[in-house]
Amino acid sequence: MECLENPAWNRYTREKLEKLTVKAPDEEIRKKVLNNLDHVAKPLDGLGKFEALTAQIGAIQRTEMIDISRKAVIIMCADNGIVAEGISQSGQEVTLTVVKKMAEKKTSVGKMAETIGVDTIPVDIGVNDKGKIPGVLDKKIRPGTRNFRNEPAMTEEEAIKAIFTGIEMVSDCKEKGYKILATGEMGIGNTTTSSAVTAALLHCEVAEVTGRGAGLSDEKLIHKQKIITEAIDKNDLKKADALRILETVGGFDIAGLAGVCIGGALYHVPIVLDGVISMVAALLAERIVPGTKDYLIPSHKGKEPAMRRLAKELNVEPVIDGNMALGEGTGAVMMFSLLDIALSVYQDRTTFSDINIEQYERFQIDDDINYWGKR
Ligand SMILES: O=C(O)c1ccc[n+]([C@@H]2O[C@H](COP(=O)([O-])O)[C@@H](O)[C@H]2O)c1
Ligand SMILES: Cc1cc2nc[nH]c2cc1C
Repeated sequence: MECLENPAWNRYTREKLEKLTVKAPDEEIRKKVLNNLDHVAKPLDGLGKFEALTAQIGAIQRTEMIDISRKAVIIMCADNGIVAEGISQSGQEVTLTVVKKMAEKKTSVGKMAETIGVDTIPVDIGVNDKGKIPGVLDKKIRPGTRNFRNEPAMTEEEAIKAIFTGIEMVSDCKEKGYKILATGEMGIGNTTTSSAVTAALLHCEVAEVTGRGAGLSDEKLIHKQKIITEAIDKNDLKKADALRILETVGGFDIAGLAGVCIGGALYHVPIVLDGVISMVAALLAERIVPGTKDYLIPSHKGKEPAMRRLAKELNVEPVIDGNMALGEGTGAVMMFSLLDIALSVYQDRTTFSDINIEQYERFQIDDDINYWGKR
């Protein structure tokens, strides 16, 4: 992958993006890991969904010797012009304040990540500020998107640059030795952009996929839904493709995270998804580069109503049912902990033969928990 700081970044065109192809995770490895898990001295399928997740991570990394020792959460930070319409309880300036604190590890994701030894990588992909933010990677496309009530949030060129920024982040992280990555974000107003993109992609009722975000009154929630509905209708987005939907009502954070998902698929790095912003980015990524979704690991079910529809469309069942709506990558970092714990059983496994017990015979296959494929 060429460096995006190279002035030639504008060679990254829609055509180049759409030509990217993804190889499926290694099915043989997936089956081998599932078989190894059957040899572990425990009830068959005893780790439930964590068995399917473990096998999928092996298939993504193309090895039975699964390694998720070095972990990071890539936190795409950006402002949204639509905030001018009063769709959030906060103003845009709050994004910058929180991002500065994020760099000092003083926000929720920083505390969680420090607790379990995960690195946080905050990225300024479009914060509404002219200067560089100390401790934050400067990949600014533009200081915030435009107000999508009046005009498209971004140009096609900006959207594509943001996507390639995410792709390149994964390449850089892999080179630095990270074995698994998570998606996080910070950006006031990004539940509005996420709901708008979801409604347009899934052709569903705006009210069905639009919630209160970080907190809204009933009256403001109706206003938020009205703004989204108007933009979808005015731009005829139910007939648009994924990229045009992203440009029109999306955000730089969503675009960057879609790139992270695609990067995971291109560089064979498992990507753990956080909340609604990450999930919509995942669906965009899958629509732009089919096959990407097989590289994505869901974390939590979330509170925003769009989460349910997005999980269904991506055919994933997140394991954490915590009614969370924090963002920043917090749910994904929690999932890292669970994956570490589940993997401890696999990596240094005690088998039936180790303890001289006859191995359980498999009479049935629980396909419900093997949503990536059959045993
Ligand atoms: O991750 C989620 O599902 C989630 C749900 C609600 C809110 N958030 C966070 O809250 C902010 C957006 O809320 P809002 O109301 O300004 O759209 C943004 O910084 C997100 O990280 C995140
Ligand atoms: C303080 C604060 C932290 C956040 N983290 C994600 N969204 C946020 C919004 C606010 C206001």
